[in-house]
Amino acid sequence: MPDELDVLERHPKTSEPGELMRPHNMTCFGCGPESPHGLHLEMYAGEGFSVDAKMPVQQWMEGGPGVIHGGILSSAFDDVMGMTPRLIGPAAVTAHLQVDFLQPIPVGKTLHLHAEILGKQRRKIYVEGVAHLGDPDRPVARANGLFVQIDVRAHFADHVENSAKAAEYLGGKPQL
Ligand SMILES: CCCCCCCCCCCC(=O)SCCNC(=O)CCNC(=O)[C@H](O)C(C)(C)COP(=O)(O)OP(=O)(O)OC[C@H]1O[C@@H](n2cnc3c(N)ncnc32)[C@H](O)[C@@H]1OP(=O)(O)O
Repeated sequence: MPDELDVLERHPKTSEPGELMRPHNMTCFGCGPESPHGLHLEMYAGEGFSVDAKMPVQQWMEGGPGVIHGGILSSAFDDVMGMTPRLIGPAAVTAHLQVDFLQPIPVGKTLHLHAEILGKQRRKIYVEGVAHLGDPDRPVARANGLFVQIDVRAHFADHVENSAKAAEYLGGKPQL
């Protein structure tokens, strides 16, 4: 992370601590309630510049016998960490994501995910993630990511027609 950072301020219209946050997109793999095969993460704004979510580790998420697949864990981090930019302003997309897998994560447990903005420089937002199984002092995974703020309309302009929600987006509702 660079030394010279911008001052962080919560966006006046962002969710209050404890409040459920709006999904990225209704069919987002991570948080979209209408995603047919998604994680269906419900994210809550935390104190400061943080976001929390809980994810029951289900059978279909299995990688090695009885434990979570690393890609599912990475997706969960990506999505929860990718929600933190909403606390300070425009949406951001993942430019870089690094995950440390510290312990096997068993099917049947509930994974607690916490993401927090460490700093921002221009459009770059540096975010860390940590996951545990109920005891915050015993993390089972950690992540670090760089998220870059975008102009949502311009960024998705060439792709929005492929969205499951294309008709709504192209009809101007919801606003991209
Ligand atoms: C309806 C609501 C929807 C809401 C939409 C939100 C959905 C979020 C979903 C969860 C998160 C995801 O999965 S997002 C999906 C996965 N991610 C993506 O598809 C992103 C694909 N990549 C890109 O589109 C692009 O590379 C961008 C936007 C990340 C950056 O391109 P750009 O806009 O041209 O900007 P660029 O000048 O290159 O970079 C800006 C600054 O970031 C730095 N930078 C860029 N990439 C990197 C990198 N990998 N590692 C280090 N640094 C980097 C640059 O050096 C520069 O620093 P400096 O010069 O300022 O120092």
